[in-house]
Amino acid sequence: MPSIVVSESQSPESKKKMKKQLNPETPELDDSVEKKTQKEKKSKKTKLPCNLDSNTVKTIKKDEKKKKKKKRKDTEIDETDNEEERSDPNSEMGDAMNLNMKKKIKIGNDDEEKVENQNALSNFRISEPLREVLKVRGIESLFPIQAMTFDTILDGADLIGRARTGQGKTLAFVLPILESLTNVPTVASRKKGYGRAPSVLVLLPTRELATQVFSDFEVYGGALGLKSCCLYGGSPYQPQQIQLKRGVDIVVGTPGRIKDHIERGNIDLSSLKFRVLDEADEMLRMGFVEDVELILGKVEDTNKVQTLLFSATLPDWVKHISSKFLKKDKKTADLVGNEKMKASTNVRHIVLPCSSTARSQLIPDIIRCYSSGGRTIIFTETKDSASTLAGLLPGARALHGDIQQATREVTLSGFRSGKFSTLVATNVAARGLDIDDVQLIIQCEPPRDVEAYIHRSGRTGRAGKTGVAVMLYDPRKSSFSRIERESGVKFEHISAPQPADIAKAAGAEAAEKINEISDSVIPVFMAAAEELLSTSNLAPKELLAKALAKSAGYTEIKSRSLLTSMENYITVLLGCGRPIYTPS
Ligand SMILES: Nc1ncnc2c1ncn2[C@@H]1O[C@H](COP(=O)(O)OP(=O)(O)OP(=O)(O)O)[C@@H](O)[C@H]1O
Repeated sequence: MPSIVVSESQSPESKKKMKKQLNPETPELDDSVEKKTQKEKKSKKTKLPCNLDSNTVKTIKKDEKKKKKKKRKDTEIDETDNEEERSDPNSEMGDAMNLNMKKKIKIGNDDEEKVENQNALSNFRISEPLREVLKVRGIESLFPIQAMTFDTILDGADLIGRARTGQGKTLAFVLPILESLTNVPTVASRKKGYGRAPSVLVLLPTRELATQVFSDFEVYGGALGLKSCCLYGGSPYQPQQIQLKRGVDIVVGTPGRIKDHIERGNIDLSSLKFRVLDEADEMLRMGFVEDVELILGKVEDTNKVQTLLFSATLPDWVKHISSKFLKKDKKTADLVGNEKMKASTNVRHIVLPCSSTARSQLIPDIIRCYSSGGRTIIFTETKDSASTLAGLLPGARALHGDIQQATREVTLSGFRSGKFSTLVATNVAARGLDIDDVQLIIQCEPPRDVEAYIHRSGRTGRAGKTGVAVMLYDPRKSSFSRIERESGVKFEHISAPQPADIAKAAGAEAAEKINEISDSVIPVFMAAAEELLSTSNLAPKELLAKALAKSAGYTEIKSRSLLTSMENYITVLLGCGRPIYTPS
C-alpha cells in the first residue's frame, strides 16, 4: 500500500488517519513540524470582501464552519474509497484522481456544485511568482507525489520519494527547494552576489537528464531570481568554471564532472542546503557509488543539509546504501509500495515474437500500427545495434554513449522539436527523459533487469496520457517471464502486424495525406489519371487502393510468420481429431 505524507490543507482527523498509512520504514511526522503547520494554518485568516456589514460577515463565517464540517466528512469518505481503489494494482489513474482528493462542496442553491481540488496550487505554500510560472506552463494543481512531499521537504526533512514513471517527481523536489531558498528565514542566511557558493546540488545519471532537470530549475528558479548551472562530461570545462566563479545557487549535473570540479576547487559546498539524488538507483548501479559518496562526503556539516532521493524504482540494495546519506529520521513517500504493478499503468504493455533478422522489416509496421502518428523511441541493448538499426529505418536517428556530446544534443533537440519522429537509443534515453508526444516504445529484446523495463516503457504514458510499449523477443533465445513476474505487468500477446492491420493503419494515413493535397494538382494530373483508367483493366476503386498503398510507401505486402515475424513465412496450425504421441 502506498505510504502517505499529509498535506497542510487536510483536516486533523484525516491527517492522523493518513499518518497511520505511512510506510513502516517511515518515522511518523515530526511533532514540531506538525505544530508549526497548525500554527501557520491558524494564522491564515479567511479573507472577506471589505464592504460587507458585520451581520453578513457572521453569516458567511457560520456557513464556512458548516462547509468545513461537511468538507471533513467528504474527505473521510474519499479516503476510505481511496484505500479500496489503491489496492487495485491497475488503478494508477484512479490513484491519481483519488489522491487529487477532489471534493464536491455544495454552494448556493442545491443544483450548483463546485469541485474543490485539494491539490490546487493555492493550498500549498507556493509564492505568487512561482505560481504564476506554473500556471503559464499549464500546471494548476500538484500531482500526488508532489502534494505528498511538498510540506515535508519545505519543513526540512530528508526524504525518499518513489512514484511510477511520468508522475512528476522532478517538480516534487524542484518546487519545495525553490520555495525554501526564497522564503524569509532562508533568504537571510543564503549567500547572494558575485562568487556565491551553491545552495543546491542535484546529481543525475545521464547528461540528457541533467539538461532536462536544469531547464526546470532555470525556468522556475529564474522567476525567483535564482541562478542555475548544468555540469556534465563531454563538454568543455572552461565555460562551466566561469559560471561557477561568477556564482550560482543551483548546480545540476552528472557525478563524474561534478567530482572533477570539486577536486579542481571550483565548487565550494560549504553553503549547501540541499542535495538531491535523482534516479538514485541508476546512478549507483552505473558504478557512480564512489563518486557519489565522495561528493556527498565533501559536505562538512550534514545536519545543515537536507538530502532528497527520488526514483520510480528503488531496489532494496539502494535503500540500504542510501540510508548512509540520509538522516535517521528521514521520511518516505512511496506511491508504488508493495503494489504488484510497478510499471506505468497508463501504458499498454505488449510482447511480440520476433527473430533478430526480422526486426528491421517489422519495426516500421509496428510504428505504423501503434504510434498513432506520434513519436517512437526504440531501445536496443548495444550501441552498435542502435546505430545499425537507425541506419535501416527511414528517418530514424541514433542516440548512445559513443556519439559525440554535441551530436547527442542536436539529435535530442531534433527529436523533441519533431524534426524526426523515431529515435533508436540505448539506455542513455531510458531514464527520466520527458519528451512530448512519445506514443510508442519498442524494446528490441527483453532488457537485463526489470528496472530497465520499467523506465524504458515509462518514456510514454506520462503525466496522465496513455501510450504503448511493445517488447520484441525471440522465442528461441529470450524469455520475458522474469520481467513479467518482477514488474507485475500482465503482457498482452500479439503477433506481427498482418496485411489487414497494415492496410488499415497505412490506408488511413495515406487517405489523410491525399485529403491535404491542394485541388490545384487535379487539372495537371487529370490527363495521366484518364490514361491510367483507360489502359488498366482494374476498376477505379482498385486503382485508387493501389495509389493509396504507394502513397503510404507499400509496393507489395508480404505475409509474415506469427512465430518469428519473418517475412514470406507462413505459420501453419495443424489440427487433429485425436491425440498424437511423439516417440519421446
Ligand atoms: N502538477 C503537474 N501538473 C501537470 N503536469 C505536470 C505536473 N507535474 C509535472 N507535470 C508534467 O509531467 C511530466 C512528467 O514529469 P516528470 O518528468 O517529473 O516525471 P517523473 O516522475 O520524474 O518521471 P520519470 O520517473 O520517468 O523520471 C512532465 O512533462 C511535467 O512537466
